[in-house]
This record gives sequence, structure tokens and C-alpha cells, in this order.
Amino acid sequence: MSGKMLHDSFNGTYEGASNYSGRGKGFRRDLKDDSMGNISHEVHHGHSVRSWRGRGKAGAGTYQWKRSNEEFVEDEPGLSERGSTDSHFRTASHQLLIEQQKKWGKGVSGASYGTGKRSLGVRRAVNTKFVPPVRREDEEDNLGSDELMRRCMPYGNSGRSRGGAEDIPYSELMTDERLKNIEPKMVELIMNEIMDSGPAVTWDDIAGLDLAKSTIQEVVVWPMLRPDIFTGLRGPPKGILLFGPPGTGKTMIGKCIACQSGSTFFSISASSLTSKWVGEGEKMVRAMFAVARCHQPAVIFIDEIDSLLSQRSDSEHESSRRIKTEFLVQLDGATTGNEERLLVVGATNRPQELDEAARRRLVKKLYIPLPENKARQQIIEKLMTSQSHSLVPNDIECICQMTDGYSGADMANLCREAALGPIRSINFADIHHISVDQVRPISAGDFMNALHSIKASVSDKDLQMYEDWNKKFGISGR
Ligand SMILES: Nc1ncnc2c1ncn2[C@@H]1O[C@H](COP(=O)(O)OP(=O)(O)OP(=O)(O)O)[C@@H](O)[C@H]1O
Repeated sequence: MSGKMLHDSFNGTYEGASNYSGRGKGFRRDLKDDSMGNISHEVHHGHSVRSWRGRGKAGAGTYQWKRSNEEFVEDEPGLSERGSTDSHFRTASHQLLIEQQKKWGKGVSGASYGTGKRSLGVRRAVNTKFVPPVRREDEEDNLGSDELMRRCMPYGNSGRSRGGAEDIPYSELMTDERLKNIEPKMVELIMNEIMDSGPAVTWDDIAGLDLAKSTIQEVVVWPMLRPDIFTGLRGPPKGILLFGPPGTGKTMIGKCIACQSGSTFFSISASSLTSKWVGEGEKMVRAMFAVARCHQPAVIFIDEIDSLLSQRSDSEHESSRRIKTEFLVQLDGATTGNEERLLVVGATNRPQELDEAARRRLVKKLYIPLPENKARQQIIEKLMTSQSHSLVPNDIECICQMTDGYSGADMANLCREAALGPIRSINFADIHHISVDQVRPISAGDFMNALHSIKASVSDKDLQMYEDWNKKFGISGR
């Protein structure tokens, strides 16, 4: 292209990408405009160059990157006021963004703050600390994209869910062949919202479930750790299903598998693909598998998998059908690629709704039942270690007997409710000046009161259904 080069280093913001800077470590972006409205955009990384051409206007604005038709167009006029805009009209969100950029610096982008972008609905881990989505004033300007990506990960490198997998710099990742047909904004979304880097989960964190834990250890964790030994007939399944009542630790197990096998953990709720990402769900599925392939070994955890792989019906929406087809294609790809170290863990509270194709692909089906007496005791003891309490072993035994039928989540709720007992006994007027030491310890009486309001959430009828399904399809159902 013979036109002049407007920017030797593109430093705008791509739509949907948060805090994205073109000046990443180890790569350079060039944006050229030939004055005829033709744009060329190149990413130089090492010796490789990837380029896109299209029509649009160069400026320091927000660009939409349409790789499907090789187009690169300006989406909103320059966010910084020096952008090449002809119009003075701004939307409210655009104006807000300009004001935020003035206040916080250019690290703030429309996708990262204040524009109501939807999240994927992945629950934050219990201990996840709040990480402000905007750059603090004391942070340096012009962070490279790798640095930005690192900062998006709430825990840096310590205590992460990943056991052994090394970080792949974002710039390097984007040159990976496997991401060739994936939109960069999708990659970034997956890395920010689905790739989980929260605190590690160990087997000891999960109370009870001894049979499930030992089976998982043997069937998936060891084979993922030693693929050289577990070959051929000993090869690991590419998909497993965890089924059982809500709140019994299925998500914890999924994460624990990733931690213990040194894998990267990707976690998404299937319903968010259809409800929150209307029209994008299919792309998300493809992107998630592609990013996971770049981060092998990897565990992809799909919560509520029944909403993705339920029996087909005539009333099924076209977009849901497409997401399901894409998911099955990806799952089959993972199953046939013998070299790939990718495990899909599906979790469901409604196993009876899975169709035959799903049951066939999720080879091992593990029942995750309600916690037994001993497991309930472990949950109480674990949660009480960080609290001041006056419970003696007898009290805990008594509470455990009274909580037959409670799930792990019910037990956690019960402890939370009991922990409020001492607070409720404080006079409202004293709450302002009372010291922490003056709050009385949690007592057995607080638990007795809490038992009035926190009940078992799983019905006997549902339990029977899980038992029946386990007998029919589960690997522990004999
Ligand atoms: N076996 C367990 N050991 C310790 N804590 C547990 C256990 N089961 C559940 N919990 C508690 O319940 C919470 C919810 O657990 P988790 O999300 O893993 O359940 P789930 O089976 O995935 O639920 P859902 O089906 O509703 O998604 C956990 O954060 C933990 O506090």
C-alpha cells in the first residue's frame, strides 16, 4: 500500500476489548491509510506479520474488527477528542467514557467500565477479592497488553487455580494458528471472564465424597498428569458428567480437577450462552475451545450442561440449536484428538434431561450426593475455624444429626445464619461503638435458631430421581 502511515503504533481501543493497547510486549501494530478510505492493519510479531485490509477512517478512536469479511472499520468516532470525527454528537455512554478517560486516563475503555457490558454470569469464587475495573491514578500510563492481561487476572501468579500450565503472553497467544478464525475480542473475553485464575481448590477443601474423589483421581487426574503412562486403553475420557442435587460441590470438584492436574480452568454456565450472549453463544463456544487448546492441559467446566445438551424439541430456538451443534462438534474434536489434553466436565442437577448423544459423549457419569453426617461435620468445623465460637464436639454432633438431608450449600448457609446470631443480640444503639472483642462467640443456641429458617433445599422426590438415574447410568450406581 502506497499511502501514508498515520500511526506507527496503533493505540486505540477495539470494541469489546477492555484496556487494550496495541503496544504490547514483543509485537507492533501498524495502521496505514491510503487517503482513499482504505485501511490496512498489520501485527508484527517476531518474523510473522498478520494483516487485515478494509475500508474506514484512521484515527485514535474505537474500531470494530471484523475478521470474517476482512474488514476493519471505525465504529465510534475518536474517543479522545482528537479523533477524526466530523460530528459533535455523542451518546451518553460515549460522553461518560470521555469524562472517565479525562479523570482516570486512557486505560478506561467502553468495554471495561460504565457501559453496562454484560458479563458471562460466572459466579465469583467465595474468596475472590474485588478488583476495580478501572486503572488507579497511581498506576503507570501505557501498559503493554501483556501487562494489562496480567492485571486482569485477579491473583497474579500466586495461589492460582492453575497447577502447572505456564502463562502464555497475550501477544504470543494472538499469533497462535489455532486462533486464526477467532475474533480477538472473544479471546479477550474468554481470558477475562471464563478462564478462572482464582484461588486453588484442594481435595481437602471438599468435605466427604470419598468415592467420587478417588474415582476422579484415578480416571482423570492421574491420566492428565501422566499422559505417557495412560495411553491406549488406559487413556482418559475427554468428557465426564457430575450430576446430583444443587449445592453439593460439583463446581468445587471441577476446579479441583484442574488444580490437581496442573490444568487451566475454564468455567462457564451453559445458560449464559443462550440467555446472556444472544447471537454470540456459538462463537463463544468455538472461541472457548480454541483458547483452551492453546492453554493445554485444560479443563472446561460447563455448569447446567442440561440446558445445552437437552433432548431436541420442535420448540427449540434456532440459536440454541446452533450452539448445541457447535458444542457437539467441539466436543467430538476433543474426543478424537488423541494428543489433546482437554477435559470437558459437565455438571447438572437435571441429568434426566440430557439426550442420548450427550450421555454417550460424557463417558463417565459420577453421582455427587448430599453430604453424609461426617462430611457435614467437616463443613461446620472448617467454616468455624475462622470464627470465634463456643461449640464443643457434642454440639457439632447434635447439629449434624439435625441436618440430615442438607446439601453442602445448605450447611454453609446455616453457618452464615448462625454467625449472625451474636450480631442480632447486640443493641442497635451499640453497634456503632462496640469493639470486635465485645461481640460474643457463636453458640449452639445460634445454630438452633438458624435451623428454624434454613431448611434442606432438596426434596425426597428429587433425591429418589438422582438415585434412580445413578443406578441406570452412573459409574457408582452398582
Ligand atoms: N462437599 C462440600 N464440601 C465443602 N463445601 C461444600 C461442599 N458442597 C458444597 N459446599 C459449599 O456449597 C457451595 C456451593 O458449592 P458448589 O457450587 O460446588 O455446588 P454445585 O453442586 O456446583 O451447585 P449447583 O448445582 O447449584 O451449581 C460451596 O461454595 C461450598 O461453600
